[in-house]
Amino acid sequence: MSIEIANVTKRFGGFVALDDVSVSIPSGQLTALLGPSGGGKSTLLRIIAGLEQADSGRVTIEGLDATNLPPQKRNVGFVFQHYAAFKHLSVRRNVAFGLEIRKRPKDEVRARVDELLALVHLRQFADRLPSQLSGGQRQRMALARALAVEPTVLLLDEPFGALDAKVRKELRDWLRRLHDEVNVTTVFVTHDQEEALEVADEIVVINEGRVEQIGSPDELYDQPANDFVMRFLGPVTQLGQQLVRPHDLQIHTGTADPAAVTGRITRVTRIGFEIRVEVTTADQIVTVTLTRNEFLSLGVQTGDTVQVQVAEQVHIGAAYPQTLGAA
Ligand SMILES: Nc1ncnc2c1ncn2[C@@H]1O[C@H](COP(=O)(O)OP(=O)(O)OP(=O)(O)O)[C@@H](O)[C@H]1O
Repeated sequence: MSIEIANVTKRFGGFVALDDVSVSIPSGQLTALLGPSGGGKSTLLRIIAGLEQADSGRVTIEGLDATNLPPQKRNVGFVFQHYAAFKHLSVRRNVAFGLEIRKRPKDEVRARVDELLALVHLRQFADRLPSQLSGGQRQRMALARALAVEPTVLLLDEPFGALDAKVRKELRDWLRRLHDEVNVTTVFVTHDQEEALEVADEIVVINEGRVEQIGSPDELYDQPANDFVMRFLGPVTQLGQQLVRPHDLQIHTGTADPAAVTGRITRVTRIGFEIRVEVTTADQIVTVTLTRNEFLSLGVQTGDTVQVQVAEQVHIGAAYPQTLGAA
């Protein structure tokens, strides 16, 4: 294990931001800290970085007890959402900064910076000022700068949070590829479940200062530990007492069978490749998502009576009180 967080508690005044959190983060992997706003993700990342001190508990980085070490002794690289670059220094000098203050030989600095600029695809912008870069390019520069000093651990706090959706998506793919090339243990904070599912090897779900579940994207999606994780990781709907994913439901027009619930199609919405079908049963509105072909082959339309049931072999959440419109 690369980072061991053991029984960490952090209070701000009377508010408990982290409540006895224990997490083991494996070496060489990309781990996401995922959860809703205010859940404690950034606080945990800042405690790993040494920017914040835990009230109790321990932090070990690569076998070294880092609990009381200042940030500069932890050998971590850090990138924030709004990266503060040196405005008057070129991209090259910004990336070189950490190496220069460590008084590394000039040739070595130049070679290393060239290598890093190539890695983050910014070679042609080496002599620009940070203000002459796009937001996405600036975050890539920030990553190159954090990587320059060869940290044992790279910590990223919503690194693409301030960028528009398209650039965010590009950078997410790019981060995954970069990580596969350099393999440095990386922990990144995100509140975006899609980002975590797409990029991370492992996800730590944090809510209200506690760890809800730790696992691979598949484990979390297919075997959520509780309803919170199930709801947070993707769309859900209720069928009777069951909490299910809309794409795990099937519709048919045959005779009623005991496993199915009868309802009437009250709305059909096309969302890109998918068709979202809203079925109103005696006491609920159930959402079913189908592919366009599945929907067309059913030959149904709004107003038709259909049967809804759970497809075989899917995870089902715990019982919930039935409420009309809880879809
Ligand atoms: N320096 C501070 N002083 C007082 N309260 C703080 C401080 N830092 C964080 N908090 C509180 O601790 C809680 C956890 O904050 P944290 O930033 O860790 O959440 P988060 O999960 O990263 O949320 P977000 O996604 O919004 O950044 C929040 O309720 C926040 O208001």
